[in-house]
Amino acid sequence: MTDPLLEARGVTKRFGHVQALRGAAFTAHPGEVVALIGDNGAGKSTLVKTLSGALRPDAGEILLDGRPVEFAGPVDAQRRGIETVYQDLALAHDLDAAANLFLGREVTRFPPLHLLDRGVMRRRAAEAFDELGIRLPDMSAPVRQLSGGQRQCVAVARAVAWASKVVFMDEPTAALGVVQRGQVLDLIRRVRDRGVTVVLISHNMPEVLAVADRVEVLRLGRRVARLTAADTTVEELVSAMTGGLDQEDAA
Ligand SMILES: Nc1ncnc2c1ncn2[C@@H]1O[C@H](COP(=O)(O)OP(=O)(O)OP(=O)(O)O)[C@@H](O)[C@H]1O
Repeated sequence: MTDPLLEARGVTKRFGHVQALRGAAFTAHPGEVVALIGDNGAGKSTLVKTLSGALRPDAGEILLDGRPVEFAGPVDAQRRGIETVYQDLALAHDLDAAANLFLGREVTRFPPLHLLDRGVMRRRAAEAFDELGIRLPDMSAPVRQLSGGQRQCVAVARAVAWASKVVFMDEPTAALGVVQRGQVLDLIRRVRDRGVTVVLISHNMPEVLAVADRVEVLRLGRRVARLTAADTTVEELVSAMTGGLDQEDAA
């Protein structure tokens, strides 16, 4: 297997009396879909936040390309090629898909005046959506007029457009119907096929096995199992999450 792209080693994080992470480990390799699973409160979101610069670990190490890094914040992590698609999407609902793709990173025509170059943004957005096989009914409609699945695709496209290394997706299909869910899973595979690593947090075990190459399991703030999706069943995943399987080498 290739060298890890992004790694957490012995990460601890406490919120008041709650020890959210207790020496957690995590490994993502280049160009794979790796699912991060665990019961409610296992520490998945907290771990993802430490790996994407939103939270600073109390102790432990984050390594990017084999070298220890300390992210100053999410923007610092983004600069290093790490993007996150949040559960609440964080889209601007009154803006169209192209404007959302460039939200906070607008292309200006004449930098001193900060005139937005909508033409360039529209063209680049259309290319980005095309490349990912995303078809929207109306590119100039505010995203509030899109379906939940289409909005999710815009959020994923935005992360992928800027991520050179890793995209974290926290429950990207949670609010979606069956067809839309399938579209987002296809999109995740296409992102992986472009060489970008996808880290998927999901409570949907069949979905995890359908789309992930590997699965890492967190329980009570530490990694308890690392599994190859093709050799694993839903029962084994549930067993690992609930304490029935604890691989000694997972730490
Ligand atoms: N900002 C915070 N302040 C206080 N406690 C927190 C905070 N964030 C997380 N926690 C606690 O840390 C623990 C781990 O939470 P986390 O959200 O990382 O788990 P999770 O595995 O993502 O859970 P879920 O699947 O329910 O989203 C929980 O007990 C949670 O209540």
